[in-house]
Amino acid sequence: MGLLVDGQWHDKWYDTDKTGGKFEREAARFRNWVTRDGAAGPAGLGDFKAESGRYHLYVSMACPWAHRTLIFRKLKGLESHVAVSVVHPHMLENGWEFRPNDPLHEDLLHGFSYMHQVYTRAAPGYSGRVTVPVLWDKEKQTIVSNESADIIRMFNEAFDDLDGVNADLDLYPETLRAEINEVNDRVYNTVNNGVYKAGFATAQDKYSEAYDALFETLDWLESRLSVQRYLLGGQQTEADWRLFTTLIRFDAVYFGHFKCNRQRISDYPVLSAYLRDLYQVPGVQETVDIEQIKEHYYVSQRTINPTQIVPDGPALDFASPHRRDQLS
Ligand SMILES: N[C@@H](CCC(=O)N[C@@H](CS)C(=O)NCC(=O)O)C(=O)O
Repeated sequence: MGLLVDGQWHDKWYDTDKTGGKFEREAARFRNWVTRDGAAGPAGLGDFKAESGRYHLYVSMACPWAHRTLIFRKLKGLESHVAVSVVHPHMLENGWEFRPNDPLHEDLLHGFSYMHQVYTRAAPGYSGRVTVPVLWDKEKQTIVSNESADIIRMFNEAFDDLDGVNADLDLYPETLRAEINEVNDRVYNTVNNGVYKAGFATAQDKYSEAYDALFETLDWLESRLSVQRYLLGGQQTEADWRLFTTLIRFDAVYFGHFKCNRQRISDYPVLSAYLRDLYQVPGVQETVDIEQIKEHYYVSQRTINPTQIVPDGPALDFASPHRRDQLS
């Protein structure tokens, strides 16, 4: 775990001293957008046109933010257009790493050993954290974006003109945008990032604040989803997939490792059925790797788990019937 300072790698854990023990996530730095015609998107530079084979995605199977991008790539049918390299689940002194002789964890594009080399290839004097996901442009030899929230929106529409892409699926429909953003906001602050705020807090009160806000939102979601199949009603949207990647990790990791232990997702009848419903969407299961998820958190985060022992449990069942199709 570390970061780049003027292009040099430094091994350093998150600094919570300046914030009284509170974990604050750093904002992503590369914020350009791939668009259908190469016109500039909502931020950054233009000239990133959606083209088959031009972009490469770097992910970790463990990371909930990267997981969103893998789900969108799958659901939108982008697999033949955007290739993927997967980092090794252990993120230690050198940050995210590749294992050159391990076909599942190789840098298929550059052959690098470390993810930080991808960042310095794009920006030699880069300072900041080296995070996944990263969307790389082979033509311009740079990072388009390292912000998952933006990458999923690009995947949702920019590639729609290419062969075999599922252009009919719109997970961010115009008419629902305001409400999606509102739900995302709460879910991001108290659930997606909320579990990290609890897990990475170094002061009791900061942990408890995050814990209370997290379970208040989970209770709210349990009630909201008891009368409708998805967060926005009868239609699946990006809000569901953004929530999904945290829920799927919850019982295996966040409950114990991050001390989010008032109850498990499997103790919530509605949320657990909702989670199974999403998990059973064709293609999604292939994006979920519980073993890599557990390996990553329990081995990499040594300030929380110094023994690096990975728990054998819990038993998880995402395949049993969900009966959510009876809802609107
Ligand atoms: N805003 C980013 C956050 C990504 C992020 O924090 N990824 C984590 C992995 S789960 C990471 O790479 N952390 C490395 C670090 O913070 O040094 C996004 O959503 O894309």
